Amino acid sequence: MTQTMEGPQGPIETDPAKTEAILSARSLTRSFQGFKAVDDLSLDLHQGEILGLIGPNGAGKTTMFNMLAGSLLPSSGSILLDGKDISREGAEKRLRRGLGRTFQIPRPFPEMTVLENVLCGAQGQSGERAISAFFRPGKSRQDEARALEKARHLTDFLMLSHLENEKARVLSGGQRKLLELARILMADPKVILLDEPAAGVNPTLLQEIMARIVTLNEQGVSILLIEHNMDMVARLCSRVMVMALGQKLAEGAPNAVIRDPEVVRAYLGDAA
Ligand SMILES: Nc1ncnc2c1ncn2[C@@H]1O[C@H](COP(=O)(O)OP(=O)(O)OP(=O)(O)O)[C@@H](O)[C@H]1O
Repeated sequence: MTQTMEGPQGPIETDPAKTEAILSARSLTRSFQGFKAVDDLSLDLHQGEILGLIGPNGAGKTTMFNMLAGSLLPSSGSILLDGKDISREGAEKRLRRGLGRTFQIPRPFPEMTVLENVLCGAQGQSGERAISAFFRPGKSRQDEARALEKARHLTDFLMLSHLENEKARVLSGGQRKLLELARILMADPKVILLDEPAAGVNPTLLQEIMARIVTLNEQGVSILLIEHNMDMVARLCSRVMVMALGQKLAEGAPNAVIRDPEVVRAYLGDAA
């Protein structure tokens, strides 16, 4: 499973003009007590693309993710998944439709094992009792066996097999990110919103995480990536959108965008 990011594997080439948008935000705005954290922002994530969403601290990236994933209602605007308006649906329903999301700081169920945490993704339940509900009488043994097999496959794919019977509380920050991704993959998402997968992760594990992201993308998963690690963004993304003060500041190929004087100014602030 191990893949290197060097050589021919580089960023996946997609031509956005040739692919349909699988996830679209139309004029999304979210205000907090009159302050617009996201201000009339539109974006299209194309089928098969890894799109980077970057910007300085406080730009509104997380607020954007929260709205796209369904944990925060927009003040105005709409969200389309595969052309269907999902703006008013909750996060669980969106996950069942194929829209998964990871968090900057993952919070697995600490007293459940790694494998049990992954299995929770099979039914999109929350709470530590989810696992007992999973093995409920109405559920066929075949379904259980299939889910277990899939959970084991994903734990293996995400390098957590040796920890599958450990409580999630013993995992490192990077391993928690992998666990969260495994849990989401149980729902077979077609779109994943990845929130800072590199933050707090050691360089070796980071290479492994990037390789897994590439593999998922090659398997057809479209990815919207929030990331401050520009090297990672440049290697994974064919296109990036830069946000500042809740609005779109720039959009284009990573290497061009990060040299854009306006983008540099937004990152450096008053020091520019
Ligand atoms: N629940 C909230 N109530 C009030 N203000 C909020 C709330 N959530 C976010 N904000 C404000 O909205 C702005 C955008 O925040 P957001 O977390 O979306 O930015 P970000 O780009 O994700 O930043 P970072 O890179 O630091 O995670 C910030 O000024 C933040 O203080």
